[in-house]
Amino acid sequence: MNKDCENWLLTPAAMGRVDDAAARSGMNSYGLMEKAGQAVSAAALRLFPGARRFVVLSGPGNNGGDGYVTARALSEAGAAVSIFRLGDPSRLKGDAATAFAHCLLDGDDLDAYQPWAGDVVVDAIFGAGLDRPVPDTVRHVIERVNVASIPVIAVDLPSGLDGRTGRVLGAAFTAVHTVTFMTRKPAHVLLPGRRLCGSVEVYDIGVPMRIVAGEAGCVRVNSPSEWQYEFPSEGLESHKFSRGHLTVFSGPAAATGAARLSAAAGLRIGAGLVTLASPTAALETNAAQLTAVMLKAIDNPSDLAVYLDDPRHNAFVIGPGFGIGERTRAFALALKDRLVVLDADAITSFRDEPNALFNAFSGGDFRLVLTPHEGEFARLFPDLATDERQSKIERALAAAVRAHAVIVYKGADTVIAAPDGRVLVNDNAPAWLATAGSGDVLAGMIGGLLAQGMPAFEAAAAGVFLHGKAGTAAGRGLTSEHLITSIER
Ligand SMILES: NC(=O)C1=CN([C@@H]2O[C@H](COP(=O)(O)OP(=O)(O)OC[C@H]3O[C@@H](n4cnc5c(N)ncnc54)[C@H](OP(=O)(O)O)[C@@H]3O)[C@@H](O)[C@H]2O)[C@H](O)CC1
Ligand SMILES: [K+]
Repeated sequence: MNKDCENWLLTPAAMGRVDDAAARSGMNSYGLMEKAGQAVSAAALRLFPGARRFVVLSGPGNNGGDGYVTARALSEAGAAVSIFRLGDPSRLKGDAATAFAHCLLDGDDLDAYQPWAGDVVVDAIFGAGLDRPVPDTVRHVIERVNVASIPVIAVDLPSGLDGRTGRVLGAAFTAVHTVTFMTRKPAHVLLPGRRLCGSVEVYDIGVPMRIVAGEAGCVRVNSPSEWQYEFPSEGLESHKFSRGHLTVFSGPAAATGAARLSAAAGLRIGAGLVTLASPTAALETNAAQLTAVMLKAIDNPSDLAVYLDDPRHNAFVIGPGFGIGERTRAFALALKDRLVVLDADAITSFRDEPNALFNAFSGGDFRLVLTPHEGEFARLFPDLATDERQSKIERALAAAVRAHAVIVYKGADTVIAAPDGRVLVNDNAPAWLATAGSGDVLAGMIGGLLAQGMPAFEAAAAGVFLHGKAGTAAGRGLTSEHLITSIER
């Protein structure tokens, strides 16, 4: 993969414009298809040297064209190849027609394909151009291939997958490997698409980087290069006061654990000082279980107002175990001039009046980070959550603009979006990270990074990435306590 664009995510529409621009710039577009097909053939031979037969399923567009090049290349390499086609090949156009003309192998209709043991399918039916549910012929062949457990290598995208949203349009192949070109597309990282792609190989077919960059936009895969430049350094001159002061609000005596997890995570990620702001009635419970984290009694908004008189209290986490209702709203709104992670109960507290929250944080730099999971997102942004046309990326971005906040739209494919249009999709979270208290740890990590002066978008992205990394390091069966001790900066 070309290093310059390894984190970029281009929609199929943007990639279509890249293809057009490449052709206008004088590039031989058939040459691109030839390289694409050669790359797929090489991957097939590398991954399945013992295949008894490669079965290339070729569709009616350029994805099918890639398939004809692949079939020819596999055959030239001495492999046994069969081709099954969707649509009348005499109706192929442009580069796909050229690829078909160069491929001298006979083919049959897609309906005729019956899987044999030892087959490996090369899926070149639909790629970027799929814009509606797959026809029945394709659905049936997908079912037959699944039932027979035939391995599938997908060209660009598993057929049936919507490249922009990662959703399945009717039915889709489950590939063991997907070869895509120049950059990944949203469907390679958003669920369920990511699971259907298998391993993803990004092959550079030679489109000049300036042309790809022209369409790249601000949507990327989350990786340290996206936020490292803002990551707090641990210089010798730094001391606990220069590394900020994070405050986490504890719930009542019966619900203190979540906030302690956030506080411990904030300390572990490097906040200079961490205070747990606790109701008086919960002080004893909290005191019995804290050492490095400080404790402060804050019962009502006037206690909080006094606490906020000290500008060194710069970052806050509110929500984990805090309780839902008027008091929560009053606390959250009182924090409007500070850096705030609003999570869990604090998100739900604004379900009936989200604009009160959004308006409070609307002026100046964005300093609010909202960390909803699917259900919480639907409470704050019901219209966006039910809009089937939009991808998770598009929803997160619309929510960020509306809320004037950084949105961390959680899930196994967490999306981080800023009101200025930047979006990162996270792909390093292991399945076992979805455990009790995991979200509390994440909120504390982001709060701890905010306290240290990291801007909200970078803090959120770094928090999500390092949370996934800690989950991987902690391993299967992790508990949230173990997750915290596995955090590495
Ligand atoms: N730079 C690159 O990334 C390159 C990519 N290449 C490959 O090109 C495809 C995209 O090719 P495109 O022709 O735009 O699209 P597809 O081949 O995926 O599909 C378009 C054809 O499929 C028909 N279609 C779409 N949806 C359905 C459906 N549900 N049922 C039936 N038919 C469908 C569509 O028909 P229309 O009626 O809508 O016109 C088209 O006939 C990309 O994925 C790469 O594999 C290039 O090879 C090199 C550069
Ligand atoms: K495909």
